[in-house]
Amino acid sequence: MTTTSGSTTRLTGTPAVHVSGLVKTFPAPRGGTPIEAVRGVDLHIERGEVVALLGPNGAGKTTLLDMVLGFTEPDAGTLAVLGDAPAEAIARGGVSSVMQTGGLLPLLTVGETLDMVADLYGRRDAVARRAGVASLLRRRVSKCSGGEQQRLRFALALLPDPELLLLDEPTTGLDVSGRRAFWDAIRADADSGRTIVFATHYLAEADDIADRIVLLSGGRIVADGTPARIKGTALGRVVRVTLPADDSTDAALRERPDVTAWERHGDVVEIRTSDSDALARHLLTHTGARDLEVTSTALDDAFVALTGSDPS
Ligand SMILES: Nc1ncnc2c1ncn2[C@@H]1O[C@H](COP(=O)(O)OP(=O)(O)OP(=O)(O)O)[C@@H](O)[C@H]1O
Repeated sequence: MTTTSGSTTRLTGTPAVHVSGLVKTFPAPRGGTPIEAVRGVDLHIERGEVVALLGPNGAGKTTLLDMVLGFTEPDAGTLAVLGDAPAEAIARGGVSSVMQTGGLLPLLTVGETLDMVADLYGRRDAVARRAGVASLLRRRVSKCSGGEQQRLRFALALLPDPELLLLDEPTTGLDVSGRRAFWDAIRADADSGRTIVFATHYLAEADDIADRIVLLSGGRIVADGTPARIKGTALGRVVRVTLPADDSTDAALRERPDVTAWERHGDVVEIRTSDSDALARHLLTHTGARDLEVTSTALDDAFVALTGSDPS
């Protein structure tokens, strides 16, 4: 679905999204405990960032996006989108969204669907190319695959040339090739400088597409950083070196405060550390270590460590 109106005005200097102390609680079904969907979220997204809101089911991703889009009113906290209240940013054509389902008329062709909205903006062909639907213009929407329909929703969202594009789990239900084609189009668009914020519970998508991952769990942000940093924050990195056994060197390494786990296999040592830079420097300058390798923990492991949920 696209939320548009008017022509796009670019305001520079203000962040794409600025959220402080945001809270949203839903009344309990049948009088039970109220559901605290979003519990005091602070989030600052600069223009041009590609941000994944990653989290397990019920983490609060959709509720947060709905508040940014003005669909849901927060109970507490402040929220500015492109420097304005959400409704004003949307009314200026500054914000568009791509939802999982709905918003398409099955009997129209892809071209007719775009024409309905494109008359307002006159950008149909450029947008169709950018979203990867230029070769589908004569195909009926009902004959398009799930992935093609999602790229059409993306094309509709691009028509007003929004500064900020929000996507709520846009590839749910798509097969691997549909997902890949969709994200190729999004990534190419992001490279043109648009701010993109998407919710997902697919770790691989967050890792591949986003410059920054905001990890949500139980309505709170539990980690925020580059994919590499999230992996490092959660479980540290693993430093592997060739280092012939020596009791006093081994003991000194084990006692370092940044070392959280240690395994020796012959001359090769694997050390898990919260500060791989410092440990690597020490190994190379104060011991006879060689063939040093630093590896990140898999994002799956970080996800489990930080949210307590298995990635789906
Ligand atoms: N309109 C509503 N009324 C009552 N509870 C709601 C409503 N919308 C969301 N919730 C609850 O708020 C919590 C957060 O839901 P939300 O949909 O924001 O999570 P999510 O991270 O997007 O999850 P998912 O990945 O399953 O879509 C959940 O416990 C959900 O059941």
